[in-house]
Amino acid sequence: MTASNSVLVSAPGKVILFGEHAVVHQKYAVAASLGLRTHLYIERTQDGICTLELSDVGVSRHWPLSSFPWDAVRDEKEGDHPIKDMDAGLKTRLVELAGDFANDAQEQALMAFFYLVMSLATPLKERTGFKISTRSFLPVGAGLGSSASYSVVLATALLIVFDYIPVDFASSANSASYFETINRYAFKAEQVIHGNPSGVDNAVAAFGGAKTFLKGKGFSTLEGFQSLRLLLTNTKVPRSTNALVAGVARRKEKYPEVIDPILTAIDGVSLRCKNAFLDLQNGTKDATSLITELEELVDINHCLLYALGVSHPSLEKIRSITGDHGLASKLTGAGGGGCAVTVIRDEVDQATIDTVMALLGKEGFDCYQTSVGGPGVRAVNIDANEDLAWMSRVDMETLEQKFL
Ligand SMILES: Nc1ncnc2c1ncn2[C@@H]1O[C@H](COP(=O)(O)OP(=O)(O)O)[C@@H](O)[C@H]1O
Ligand SMILES: C[C@@](O)(CCOP(=O)(O)O)CC(=O)O
Ligand SMILES: [Mg+2]
Repeated sequence: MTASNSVLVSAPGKVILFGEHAVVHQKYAVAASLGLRTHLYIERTQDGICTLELSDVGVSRHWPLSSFPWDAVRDEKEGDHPIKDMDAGLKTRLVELAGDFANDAQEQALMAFFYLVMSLATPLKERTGFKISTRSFLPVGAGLGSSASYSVVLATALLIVFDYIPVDFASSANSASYFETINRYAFKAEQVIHGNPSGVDNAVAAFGGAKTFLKGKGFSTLEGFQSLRLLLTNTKVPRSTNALVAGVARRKEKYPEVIDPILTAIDGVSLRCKNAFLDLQNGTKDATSLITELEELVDINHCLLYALGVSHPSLEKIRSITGDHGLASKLTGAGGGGCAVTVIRDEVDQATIDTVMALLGKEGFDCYQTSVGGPGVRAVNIDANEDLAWMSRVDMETLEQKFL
C-alpha cells in the first residue's frame, strides 16, 4: 500500500450446515462461505488519527493514535503477536479510550478493533493514521458469521496498512502464509467478540469454499461438494453468540453424561455429511439419495441442537412452515433466534419456494436465496481521488468488481 492508495477488502459470511456448538467442543462441523459479504474501505492518512465508521452498528468515531494505551501492553512476545490475551488492565484502558457504548454490538466491534490495532501496531516505531469504513450485506448477529466476516476484513486491512502483508496477498507466492496470518488475527478478534469461538467462522470467511472443520486441527475441503440450493431465513430475533456458547458450556458442565453424547451425535451427523459427498464423488451415491440424506441429517441436527437449549419458538415456526411443504430446516449458527437454513432439492419448483417465502415473510422473517462456496477474503487497490469513505455497501461492491 502506498500513501496515495486506498484499498477495498471484502470477506464472505458463512452458513454452518452441520455441527455448530459441537465444534466448540472439538467435534466436526461442515460450513460453506456465503455470497453475502462484508466490505471495508481503508485509506492511509498522514495525520496520526484513526477514523472508524462502522455504519452497521452505528459507530462513527476517531482517535489520535497517540491516545492509545501503548504503555499497557505487556512485553510478552509470542511470534509476531505481542498481546496474548486482552488482560483486565488493558481492557479497562481500552474501554476508557472508547468512551460510551450504546450497546453490546458497539462494544464488541470496538474492542475487537482496538485489540487488533494494539496487537499489530505495538511493535512499530512509526504508526501511520488511517480511515476505515465498513458496510456489510450480512445481517449482524443472526448466525451467518457477520462477526467473523468483520474480523477477517478488519485483520486484513490492518495487516495491509501496517505493512505486514501486501495488497495482492492472495496472488503472491507467499499467499498461503498470508492467509494463515489473516486467519490467526481474525480468530483473535473473534475471541474478543465471541469469548470462546471454534474458529470455523473465521476460517470460512478467510479461505472461502465449503469445508469440514475440527477445532485445533483446522479445515479440509468438503470433497465432492459442488453446489447446494439453500434458503436462509432470518427470524430477526436478536441473540448473542457469546451468550449462547456460554449457555451450552454451562449445560455440558452440569449434565456431562447427557450433553456429551449429544455432542458426539452431532459429530456423527457432520461425518455422515462428509462421507455422503465423498460417496457422490466416488459414484457410490446418486444426487437424489445425497439430498434425501442431507434432509434427514438437517432434521436430526436441529433436534440435537434443540436439546442443547439453543432453539427458539421463531425457529420452530420456520421448521413447521417449511416442513408443511416437504422441506427440511435447521437453525444455523448459534441459534436462539437468528437464522435457519432450508435445503432445497433440485425438483422443488420456484412457485413452491415463492409460497414458502411468502408465508415466512408474513411472520416478519427475511429470506435470502444466495450462493454458497464462493471465494474468501480479497483486497484491491483503488484510486482515491474523491472521499470514498462514506459510500454505500452497493457502491463498495461495484467498485471492488471494477478493480478486481
Ligand atoms: N459489519 C459489522 N460492523 C461492525 N461490527 C460487526 C459487524 N458485523 C458484526 N459485527 C460484530 O459482531 C457482533 C455479532 O457477532 P455474533 O453475535 O457472533 O453474530 P453473527 O452470527 O452475526 O456472527 C456484533 O454485535 C458486532 O459487534
Ligand atoms: C455456535 C458456533 O458454532 C457458531 C457461531 O456462529 P455465529 O456467530 O452465530 O454466526 C460458535 C463457534 O463455532 O465459534
Ligand atoms: Mg459470530
